[in-house]
Order: sequence, then structure tokens, then C-alpha cells
Amino acid sequence: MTAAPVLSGPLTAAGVAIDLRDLSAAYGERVILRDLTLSVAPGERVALVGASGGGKTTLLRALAGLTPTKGTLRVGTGAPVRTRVMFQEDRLLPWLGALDNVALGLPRPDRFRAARALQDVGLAGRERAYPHELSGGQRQRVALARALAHRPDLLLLDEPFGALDALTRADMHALLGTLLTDTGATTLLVTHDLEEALKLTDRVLLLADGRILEDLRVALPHPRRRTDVEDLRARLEEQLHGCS
Ligand SMILES: Nc1ncnc2c1ncn2[C@@H]1O[C@H](COP(=O)(O)OP(=O)(O)OP(=O)(O)O)[C@@H](O)[C@H]1O
Repeated sequence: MTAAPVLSGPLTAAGVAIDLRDLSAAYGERVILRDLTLSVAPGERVALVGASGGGKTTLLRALAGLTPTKGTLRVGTGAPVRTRVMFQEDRLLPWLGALDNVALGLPRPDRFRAARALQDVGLAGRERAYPHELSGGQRQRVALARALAHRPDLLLLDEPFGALDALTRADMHALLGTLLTDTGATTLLVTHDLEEALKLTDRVLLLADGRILEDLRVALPHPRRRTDVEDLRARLEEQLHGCS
């Protein structure tokens, strides 16, 4: 287990508000999101859970501007928004070392943030390591560092730990819990792991058939332990079974 580091000032960002009204999205004739209305406060951490095919990834893609939508979709106040997405696969470039992967796309004066971000995810000393020289968990740490080094206002996490074993995932939860508190980014996390949702976020949205069926606030202090979230998890599980 790596000690959870603390992000330094240069990596913090101002989260943005999200305002969706009657938002719909479709692939051809097939409607995926149906008249969604949702407000997310700046810096809020929200989990999207629900059965496969319910539209979670489509909603993330819409927020990243990658899926055409109808209705109102506002992210921030009109100024450019720094959005970063982290996926289940690390999507690192195999021919670049860890530091260069993190620095990719950063303006030259901001490159110092890459080393700092690697340090904050517990990979100081592995700057030159190529992706194939790192474990799956370490590669996801690099991917997380890459996202954070850009100081995102909006952080979109699409099942980022879905491919990791249970122990590595627990490590990543501890790490991400600390980093999210320090970054200030508005965060949306798509996950099938209810414990992950309840440990890391303050609000859990249950999405089914393109609609929000439940909007659950998690008013428990961080860091959260498994025992803290057990009741809520049972309630959510019931809801999930009810709509699958
Ligand atoms: N590019 C696409 N073209 C056509 N249909 C798509 C496309 N992407 C997704 N879909 C369909 O849209 C529906 C919603 O997909 P989406 O990935 O948003 O669901 P999800 O809730 O994230 O599912 P999962 O939990 O399995 O990742 C699915 O039925 C999927 O097959």
C-alpha cells in the first residue's frame, strides 16, 4: 500500500458547475438519454451507476462534447473548460516513458506539473519507465497523473479501475480519495462497483434506460471505510436489481 500523497497547489483547479435540462441523446433512431435534468455544483463528486447499457458512458461523452445532444447542456460559465477523461484502459503511448506520457499535450511552461503529478500518484523514481515495465495498477496511476497534470476543471472517470484486481483497486481508491479532495475538480465517475461509488463520491445517480431513477446524497465524512457505506450499498443494490 502506498502512502496517500497530497496534491500541491499547482495541480489544483476550480471545479465547474454542470447544468443539464431536458437533455437527450440518440444513436440514429435509438434514444439513449431521455430528457435528463441535472445540476452538479462546482467541485461536486458524482457517481453514475446502473445496469449495462443504461447510458452512463453516453452521458460522460456528452459532457466531454463527444456525443451530439438535444436540450440544454452547460458546463461552466462559458469560459474554456479543461476536461480530462480517464478510461478503464490506460491509453498510454507505449513508446514514451511515464513522465513523457504525463507531459504529453501540456504547454512547455506547464511541464513541471508532470513530474509533480507522478510524485503525487506515488511513482517518483519511475519517470523513465515504459508502460510495459509497469504493472496494471502503476499504469493507471500514470493515466491518473496525466489527467491531473492538466489541472482539469472537469474530471470524467469511466470505470477507471474496472480492470484492476481487488487489492490494487483498494489502493487506487485510497489514492484517488485523497487526490480528489485536493484537486477541486468537478468529478463524474462511472462505475459498476457500488462500494467504489460510495467511498469516493458524495452523490450517486442511478441511471437506467437513459433516465435518472435515484439521486442519493452520501453525507459521510471522507475517508470512508467499507463499514461506513454498507447500509447505503444494500439500498442501492436493491434499486439496481429492481431496474435490471
Ligand atoms: N457509437 C454507438 N453507436 C450506436 N450505439 C451505441 C454507441 N455507443 C453506445 N451505444 C449503445 O447505447 C447504449 C448505451 O451505451 P452506454 O455505453 O452509454 O451504456 P453504459 O450504461 O455506459 O453501459 P456499460 O455499463 O455497459 O458501459 C447501449 O445499448 C449501446 O449499445
